[in-house]
Amino acid sequence: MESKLLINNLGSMKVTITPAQHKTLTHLPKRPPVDLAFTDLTYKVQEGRKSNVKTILKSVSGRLRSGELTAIMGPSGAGKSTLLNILTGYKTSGMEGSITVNGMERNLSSFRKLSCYIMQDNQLHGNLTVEEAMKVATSLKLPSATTKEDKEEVIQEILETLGLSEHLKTMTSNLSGGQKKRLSIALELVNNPPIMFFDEPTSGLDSSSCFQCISLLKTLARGGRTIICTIHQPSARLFEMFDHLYTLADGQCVYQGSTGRLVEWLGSLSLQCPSYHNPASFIIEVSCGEYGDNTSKLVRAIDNGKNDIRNGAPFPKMANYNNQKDLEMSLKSEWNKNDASQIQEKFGDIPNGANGTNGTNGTNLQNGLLQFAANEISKGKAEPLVVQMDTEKQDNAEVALLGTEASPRRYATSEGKQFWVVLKRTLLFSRRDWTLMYLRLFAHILVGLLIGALYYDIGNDGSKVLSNLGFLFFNMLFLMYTSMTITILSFPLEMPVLVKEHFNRWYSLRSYYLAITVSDIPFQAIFCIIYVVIVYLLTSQPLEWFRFSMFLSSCLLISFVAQSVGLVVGAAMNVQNGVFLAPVMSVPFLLFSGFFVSFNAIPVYLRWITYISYIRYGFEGTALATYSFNRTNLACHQAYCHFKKPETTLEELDMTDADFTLDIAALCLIFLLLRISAFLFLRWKLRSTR
Ligand SMILES: Nc1ncnc2c1ncn2[C@@H]1O[C@H](COP(=O)(O)OP(=O)(O)OP(=O)(O)O)[C@@H](O)[C@H]1O
Repeated sequence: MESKLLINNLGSMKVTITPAQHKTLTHLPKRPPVDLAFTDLTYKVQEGRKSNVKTILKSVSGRLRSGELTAIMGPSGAGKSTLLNILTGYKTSGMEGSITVNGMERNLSSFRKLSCYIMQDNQLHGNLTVEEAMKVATSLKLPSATTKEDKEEVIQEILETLGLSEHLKTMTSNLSGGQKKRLSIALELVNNPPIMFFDEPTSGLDSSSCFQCISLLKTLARGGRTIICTIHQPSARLFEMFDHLYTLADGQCVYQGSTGRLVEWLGSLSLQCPSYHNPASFIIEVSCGEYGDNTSKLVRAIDNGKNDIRNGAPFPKMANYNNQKDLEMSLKSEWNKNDASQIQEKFGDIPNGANGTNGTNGTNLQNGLLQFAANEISKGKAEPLVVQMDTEKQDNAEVALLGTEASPRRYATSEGKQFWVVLKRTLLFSRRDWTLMYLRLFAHILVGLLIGALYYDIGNDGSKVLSNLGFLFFNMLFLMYTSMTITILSFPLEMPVLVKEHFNRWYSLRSYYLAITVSDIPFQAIFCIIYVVIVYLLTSQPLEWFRFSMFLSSCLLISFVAQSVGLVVGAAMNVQNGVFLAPVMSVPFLLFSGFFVSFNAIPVYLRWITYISYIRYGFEGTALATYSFNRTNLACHQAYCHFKKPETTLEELDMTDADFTLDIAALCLIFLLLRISAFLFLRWKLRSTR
């Protein structure tokens, strides 16, 4: 730590040494400290057939404290990510055991407001600058009442603390790996969550960036937060920076306690860490069985996480348990004692009557103690030992209450505000995304000109009606594929960011979905209008406003419906499957569009497909706009033109009784149904990824 020398020359020379302060985040909302404990946590998954159940976490316990930087370590496949996913609340099904927050049973909804989960791959939008990303985070994560100036102060302070203030205008995609990691942390730090979970924060970073990253986490922990991260195998230098270590091997806890006491503890179990050997590597090697099968011995010694090796405290006694039942009984009583001492430590002396000796389970005991502590504080009896502790006590009691009361608001801002912020962000992406914007625009203009040249001036030619019908059908095909494929390709890429931001309570799925649904409609509409104007004029379709508007509205609706199909497919499956399945699934709709086979020629048992074929409604709409509504006879430059009369064309297509309004209504209905289905698929996908 740096030291500042202040030399006072008044009177005799006096030297005052003032330690330089840790960088503190003074503008962040104040949050209470939160301790997290889990007891007998078991996690099972079903593999293949129903009867095949795999137990990934085997009745592990542990306690993660505020103000400490905790590392969850273990060999590959030990269950680190699984444990982290359960503690964050990311995974909830298949779990047994209890998780408590400041001694109270965890209420997941409240807990998620107090915590954030920074996943391994920095899920960031590459098309935003650091400043823009931070502005979005503050707009969504800070209450709407926060002034613009306060939000800017928060951004400035966080970026300065995290060493990103020089990169305000840098695009996220251009940041280095370490800077991306820091930006991920900065985004979540905006609302100052008291618990922060990190999955492999150092993965992909060089040693210097790893050091910076862990130093940063340590600074966050020193600010009173509970910082928990999984880490593979840190260097000895990094390892020393952690306060608390939780080690897993084969789904069981083999060590829980201070990093500084690991070697000593292992030594007491006849596992001597060789001199100059990295203790982190040693515990991993021991867990992997490189020094014999020691896992069960270690699990027993640490009581599968119920013992905690703390600095300055004696090692827990190792008992020779004869059978599993004795072991369980012993673990239970030790654990309850631990809880009592923990809360006593925080809330002062507790008389015998309240220490839960009559309590039958840990939660009742904890509730009793906590209630007692809160009462004592409110009565003013429980005087704090140190003034600073007082706030901590009250804060902790407040958090405990959060656990039991239904939270009035899930998100910091209203859904309207969330919609607006996400919409603005999506519009910004679209503006910057070359593929999404300029390539699409270019494609619509180019194909429009090509089609215009191919079918040039055929619209009023009685001898080229069949070609004109081909042109009408091609319009449907082109508009369908362009709007569908772009969504299938772009939407799944959004998923990881959506998962992260939605999980960390930035916005509701409803606001997000509405925003992305609305955001692309103007662009799609503009591209479609440009295309239709080009082809309509070049192919000499009837120059009447009402026909043009009918033609355009059918084309617009087709592209919106196809875009919705893209959303459904993009929400339901990955890009590979979507790119194959969506065009394949469209084939029946194209076949039954009325262009290849007229309605009366279709076998009765297959006619239902025409009713769900949106291409049919679009094709029929454009055909009616072109040939219906008393259109005058077409020009004929040959001896005989069979389709000179527009009615003949409509008769040929079985469209004499067709109703344009019905076509538009059907397209609107399909559009609505698809948009609702896409939302439901998206919700299902978000749930199933967890
Ligand atoms: N859904 C699942 N179905 C079957 N097995 C699973 C499932 N999820 C996790 N596992 C298994 O559980 C074990 C623990 O997985 P987990 O990802 O938690 O390990 P880890 O310690 O994080 O490993 P690594 O360090 O390699 O990332 C692994 O053996 C993994 O194969």
